[in-house]
Amino acid sequence: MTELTLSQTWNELKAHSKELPHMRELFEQDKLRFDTMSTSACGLFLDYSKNRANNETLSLLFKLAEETKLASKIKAMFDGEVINTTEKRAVLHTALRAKPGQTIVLDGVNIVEEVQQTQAKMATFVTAITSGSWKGYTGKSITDIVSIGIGGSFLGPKIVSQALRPYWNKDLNCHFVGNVDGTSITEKLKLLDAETTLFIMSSKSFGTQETLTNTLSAKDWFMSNGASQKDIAQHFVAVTSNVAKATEFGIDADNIFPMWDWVGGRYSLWSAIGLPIALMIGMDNFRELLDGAHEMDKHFANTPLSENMPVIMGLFSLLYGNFHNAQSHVVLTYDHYLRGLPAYFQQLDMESNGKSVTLDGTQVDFSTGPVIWGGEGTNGQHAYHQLLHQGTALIPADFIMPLKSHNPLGEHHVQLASNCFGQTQALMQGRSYEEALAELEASTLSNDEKSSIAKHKEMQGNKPSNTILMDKLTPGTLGSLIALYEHRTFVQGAIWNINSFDQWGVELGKTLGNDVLARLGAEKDASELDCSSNGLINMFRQQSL
Ligand SMILES: O=P(O)(O)OC[C@H]1O[C@H](O)[C@H](O)[C@@H](O)[C@@H]1O
Repeated sequence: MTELTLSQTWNELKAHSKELPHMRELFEQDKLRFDTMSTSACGLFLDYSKNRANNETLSLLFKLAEETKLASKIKAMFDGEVINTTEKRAVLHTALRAKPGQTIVLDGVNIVEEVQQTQAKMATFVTAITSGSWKGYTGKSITDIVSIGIGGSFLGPKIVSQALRPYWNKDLNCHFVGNVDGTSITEKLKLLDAETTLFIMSSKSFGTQETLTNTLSAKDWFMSNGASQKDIAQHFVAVTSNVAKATEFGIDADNIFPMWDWVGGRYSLWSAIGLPIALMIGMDNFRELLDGAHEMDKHFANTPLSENMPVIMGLFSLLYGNFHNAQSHVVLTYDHYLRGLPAYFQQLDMESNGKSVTLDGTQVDFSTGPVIWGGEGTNGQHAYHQLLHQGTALIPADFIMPLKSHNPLGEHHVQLASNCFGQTQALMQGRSYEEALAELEASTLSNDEKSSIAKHKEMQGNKPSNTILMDKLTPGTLGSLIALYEHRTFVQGAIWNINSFDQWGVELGKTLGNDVLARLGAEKDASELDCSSNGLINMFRQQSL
């Protein structure tokens, strides 16, 4: 058994979780629950009162956090200790949003200065593109940005750009290509004019198959539109920590924006990987995004655990996974601009905490990261919410909503809010059999039918949710929100004592994919593989079923 599951606090939490009354009762017992179980930080308000918790639950959770040395682990991350032990790397995405003048020293170098230099290079580039002074090969200004990248080099820029659409430069459009499926880039290129298109190749490693292949196809398309080799410098830039490889690939040295190995891919939108965002919303707004995240960093680093928003959220997620058998967690954004956020948090959390051994290699004897999924409200209410209300799985939910809309249109926003709050209420209180029966009282059904239907209309309730509100969706509040989830993910990984910053499972997929590629091309025989893999490879080679 691990030290964690042997600990007294862990076992107290286990016993305590079984004894807690229904949330309805908790609300009846404590009329001030909303006041005491809510908090604000960095432009965000968190209502965590609709959780399966009372004071004792909270104190046990905070005790667990203390005993597992969460505070010193947080400090170790901010201080640049090598907490990604399997890759021997520091984890310093927080340095990307540090303020000019701050000092964070890594291997004798103040990395904040390097970050600031790169931001200055980004600012110059953004001005050149948006002012129209940067010209394409026929002398026209750039109108379209195509960002090519995958994983962390794709989702962050795409989802943040999508979320901040009200701040877009009206003269620019952006497009994102991730998948190696040729359809993805082909369909994008159909819309574009080579003379006015800029490609940003984003790859930390500069070795990811999808990104290299898509960039080569983009280059072929560009050349087939009448451009020549020397024109590439005006239309292709790269963001990478592997500058040598990018130069070798043919990207002009001046067009390479650096990043560093102490930035994990899924934490990289704050680096030059965020260049598409900066182009679309302008550098001032991009800095506001960084500032929002920086505020959350300060909150996370300096606030006592019991008032610390990412700590509270991380502990609740752990509570449900480890003591209530919840295997998934749903993120529901009540804002159309935030519709992509669940996918972003999915990558962030599942790639970070989808692990089975502790830092010293011991097999865990508890659940680690849950499946993260979700979508935008109200759409989900007419689909998968049914399972949230009446299914057999316990699925804790986060509801996220700005109080003000960027598009105040008639009654739309008040209806949106009523749905959001109504859902959290329904999940919490449910509907008892007696209530369902009473609702059927006036109907013409027989008593037998009434009692039978009431069973179907009964809802247990006691389904937990957090509600996160912000005044308005701005670059600053979005920065805080994303950093909140980054740190929430960290909190869980730290308590479980796992490495939240490597991704060996993904690496295996890449290695085997390359091996299969060689066999699909018949360079290598496939007969030594398992019969299923061999059979599938042969079918693909023969191009027939
Ligand atoms: O930026 P790149 O080096 O091309 O990597 C792109 C992606 O590759 C892998 O899939 C990793 O698991 C991701 O974390 C990373 O973001």
